[in-house]
Amino acid sequence: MIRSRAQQIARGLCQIMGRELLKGNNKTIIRPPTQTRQTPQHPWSSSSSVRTISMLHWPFTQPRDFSLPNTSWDSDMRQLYEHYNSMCEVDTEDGGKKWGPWRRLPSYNRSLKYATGGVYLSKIIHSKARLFTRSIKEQGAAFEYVMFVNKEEQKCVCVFQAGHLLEGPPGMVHGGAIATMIDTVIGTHATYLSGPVMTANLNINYCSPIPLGSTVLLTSSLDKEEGRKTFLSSQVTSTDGTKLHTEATGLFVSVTMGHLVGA
Ligand SMILES: CCCCCCCCCCCCCCCC(=O)SCCNC(=O)CCNC(=O)[C@H](O)C(C)(C)COP(=O)(O)OP(=O)(O)OC[C@H]1O[C@@H](n2cnc3c(N)ncnc32)[C@H](O)[C@@H]1OP(=O)(O)O
Repeated sequence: MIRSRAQQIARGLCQIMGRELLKGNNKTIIRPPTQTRQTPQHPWSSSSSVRTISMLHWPFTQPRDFSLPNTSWDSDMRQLYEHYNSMCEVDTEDGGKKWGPWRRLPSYNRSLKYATGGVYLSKIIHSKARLFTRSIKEQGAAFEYVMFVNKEEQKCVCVFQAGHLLEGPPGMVHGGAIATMIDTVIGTHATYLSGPVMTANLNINYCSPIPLGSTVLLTSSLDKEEGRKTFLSSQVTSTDGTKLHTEATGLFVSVTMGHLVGA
């Protein structure tokens, strides 16, 4: 069967975000007892029939989920990861597990295998393309982060540890790196809520510097949806929430797959 590029892209996007995540499907899924939280999983791997589909069409050989703990994570990062991860599954009365209110979003270093960028992207660039925030191989050197979404509350949180390669002013995080993380978090949240989107507008107020190497909390909340437009706001705070570092608002416009990849 010949599939259009847009169909191929749609398939890939589902694999990145997870079909259940894209549809916002809140069905309860019981995980097999052997599955541990820290084992890298495809977004669909909680369901065996879906796992088969996912593995058949997974576009990369061995995708690494970058949003799982590694040795570079400091204690704040680990504690917050555990806090939100523990709310991703809850005990059932019969001793099993089911989904809780939060979902951890997996994160890979490529967005879509089929995103060729239309006529502009050569095969060489295509083969080397990597998601900006996941492009530095050294663990802990740049963007260490994990995102969780809560469908009911229409919220997304990101635990972010800023590595030494993100320096702006001496000892502090570069404003562009902070903007990148905000765009990533609210962009991912907008995608979760509305499907494929692009950032149309991003407004940022830098309130207090973020010390290099520290861990901070980014939150994203839905403000409103108007037709193709999704408005969100974000705050970057210290992990205990007492210090406001940055606040931002963003507008994301829904686009077709063809617009996203220049097809
Ligand atoms: C993302 C999917 C990834 C999937 C994989 C997931 C895994 C990985 C996750 C990584 C997550 C990273 C997330 C990063 C996300 C980027 O950083 S995207 C890159 C940066 N953004 C861009 O390059 C966008 C460039 N701009 C454009 O392509 C086009 O201008 C847009 C934004 C698509 C809009 O164009 P359009 O579709 O022709 O729509 P248009 O009719 O102009 O506007 C629609 C409406 O929006 C309004 N609007 C448009 N622009 C503006 C503006 N700047 N200000 C105010 N209003 C505006 C219009 O007035 C109009 O309003 P109404 O008249 O309907 O009331």
